[in-house]
Amino acid sequence: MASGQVAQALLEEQSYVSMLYDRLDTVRGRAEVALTTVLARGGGGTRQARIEREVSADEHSRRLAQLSGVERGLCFGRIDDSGGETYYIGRIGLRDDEHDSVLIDWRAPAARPFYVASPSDPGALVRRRHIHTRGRTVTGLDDEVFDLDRMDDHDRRNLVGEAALMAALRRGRTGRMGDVVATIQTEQDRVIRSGLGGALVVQGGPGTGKTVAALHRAAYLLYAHRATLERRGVLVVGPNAMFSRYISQVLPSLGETEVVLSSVGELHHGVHATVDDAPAVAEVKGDLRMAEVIEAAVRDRQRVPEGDLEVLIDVRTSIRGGVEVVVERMALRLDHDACVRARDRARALGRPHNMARRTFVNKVLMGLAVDEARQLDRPYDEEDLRYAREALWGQASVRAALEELWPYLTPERLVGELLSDPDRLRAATAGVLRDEERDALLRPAGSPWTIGDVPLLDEAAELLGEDDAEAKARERAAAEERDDEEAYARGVLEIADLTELMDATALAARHHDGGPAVTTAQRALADRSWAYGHVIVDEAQELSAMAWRAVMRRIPARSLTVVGDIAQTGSAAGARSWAEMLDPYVAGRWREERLLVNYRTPVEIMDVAADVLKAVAPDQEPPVSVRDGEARPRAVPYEGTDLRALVEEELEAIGDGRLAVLAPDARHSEIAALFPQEGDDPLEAPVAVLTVNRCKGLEFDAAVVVRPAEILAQSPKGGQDLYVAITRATRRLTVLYDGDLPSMLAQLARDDRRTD
Ligand SMILES: Nc1ncnc2c1ncn2[C@@H]1O[C@H](COP(=O)(O)OP(=O)(O)OP(=O)(O)O)[C@@H](O)[C@H]1O
Repeated sequence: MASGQVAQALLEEQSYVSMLYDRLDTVRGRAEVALTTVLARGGGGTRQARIEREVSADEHSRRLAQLSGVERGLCFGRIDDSGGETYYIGRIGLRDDEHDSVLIDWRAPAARPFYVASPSDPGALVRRRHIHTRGRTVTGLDDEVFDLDRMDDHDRRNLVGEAALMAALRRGRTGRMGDVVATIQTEQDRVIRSGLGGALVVQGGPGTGKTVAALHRAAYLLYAHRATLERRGVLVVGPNAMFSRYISQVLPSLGETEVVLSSVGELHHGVHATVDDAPAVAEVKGDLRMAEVIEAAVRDRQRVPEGDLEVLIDVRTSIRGGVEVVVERMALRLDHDACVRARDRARALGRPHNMARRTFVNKVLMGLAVDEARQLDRPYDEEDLRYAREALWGQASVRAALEELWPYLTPERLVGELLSDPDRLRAATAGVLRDEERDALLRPAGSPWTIGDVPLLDEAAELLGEDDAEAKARERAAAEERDDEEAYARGVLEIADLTELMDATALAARHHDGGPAVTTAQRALADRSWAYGHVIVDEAQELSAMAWRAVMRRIPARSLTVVGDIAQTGSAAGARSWAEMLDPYVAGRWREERLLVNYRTPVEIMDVAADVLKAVAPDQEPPVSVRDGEARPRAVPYEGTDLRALVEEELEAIGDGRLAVLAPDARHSEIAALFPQEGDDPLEAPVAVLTVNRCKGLEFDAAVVVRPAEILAQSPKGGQDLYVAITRATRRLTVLYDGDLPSMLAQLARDDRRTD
């Protein structure tokens, strides 16, 4: 296309895109004014007036948040069909003052042809155009023509080549994942728009866009099933907190702010575990047998004395000189069999430990009260005993004895004491774990929580429950009030014809809790028993069987998307196959999509990675790369190389981009010390020094992989770790090796760049 024609086409699109931004400004301005007006009305008025105000304030703020997130790349595509219709595709839908659509939301059915049309199956499309913008300026166009004959002369002259994807792929890395809404590929589109129900597994090699597809799927599901999902929320579980930060901007840029991002280490409320266990420990903690261990640990805290129970109580006290003095003590006794019966009755209830505790405590107190009455030769009836029981409960010695036999336990206390007490550990693991497995679990009291502990805490929370008599009564009263609020809110919404916009439960909860801070996401995070509408698990191969139990508890409807690559499993407790992890929950009911094209790693690097894959997981197919690299990946001997100088050179070669030094676990701190950075977020630094475990799911323009032989040797999954490490770079890969270069890396260009 001649340059004059390009200029003409750009001009035409610029005028349309400028109109869209004007429209965005108008809508945004209106939402701002509306919000300010609502807020200016203040907090008084009738209940109905307050609720109506809440509804509109909520709607305007949500709309504003959405409108603010879509500024960059508002419109990115256009399709022309054989009927002569043209549609513009963007991050959100916009209408003009006549209510005609001027921009179609990328998730709307009308936008679908933009993603699925292909030369062999163009549907009704004659052309697909990608529109590139910087700020509000149209900087480039990129056309694919499906039916030249059906295009008019004007359009035929204005064609531009198919380079949208390549242009998107060439952008330098920023430290945060960007969205790919303009260039979603057909196989990814299938994943994104797959139905909400059931379990979908997305298996694909490194760089095949699993993460981006999963995040776009979250945005799509919220758009297409808003009524179902907004109330229950969508949870995205990633491998660690850094990964959550890495992907955190994608959903807001797609117009979604209501998704909960978490990692396995944060699934138990109040704990933020970031440390991994050593592989041998992780393997034991992740094994399903740990569910039995935790159960046994709970039972082990439901004891009876060896012989009879004996407690010394104070029977008479007097005040002498202002101090309470015990003048007489008495020994109460409950025989062993009665203790056993009390325990068995409490256990037989089948209720969580802390709830069943009330039954045990009551039975024992009753036995002791009877003994007390008998010893004092007092007659007793129901009423007397009730008082006596209460009096006994007030005695420190009685409480201590009961605490010893059936303590109130938090998950943190149960698991913390289990893992740091050899006797408890021996008792709970007997007949379940081998001796060496048990010994691997033992650690000093007060050790920091590890990621592998979190599913154990969750398991414990399930078995312990909370002694909720008081909390329950409060909750019942609150629930009644909430029902009332909800019925009222529903009424208000119906009258105001706003049911489409807002869910009555959410409104009532917000109203009830006294402020607009309570979003679905916030409520869900604070509530362990929250049932999400949909859960997306990324890097899902890393989850242990125990972690799957914790995740599945949060998704009773089993509507989930599982995204990962079995060939990249690095955790000793991770998945060897999807069936192994999923069949216990959704046997025969999960469907699988495969992504086969690698958009990240250039062909030259992927060739090397393919050799590693062949050596460590010969049954797995490497993905096919779509991009060519700018430099052949190379191997440099460590000895005699100045790592800092090498990193400087690489940084210069990539210009604005980012670089990662990927080190064996044992070398991480030593190497990180060479590259001091401001702040503690490696994603913010131009050079990120990471262990392989922490670089999962991330990508960089250049990667320097240090001591591959050590990475290979550091765990039973060392081969998978090396595969992950060398597939992080989008442009340049350097491997710094010690001794002999591992044979699976033989394709690397040898670069003996001695600096001495
Ligand atoms: N359709 C697309 N258009 C443009 N870029 C894309 C597309 N699909 C994927 N990418 C880019 O490819 C890179 C890899 O994507 P992503 O991180 O989602 O892959 P992944 O399969 O999750 O990789 P890994 O298994 O290594 O974590 C990202 O930079 C992403 O933006």
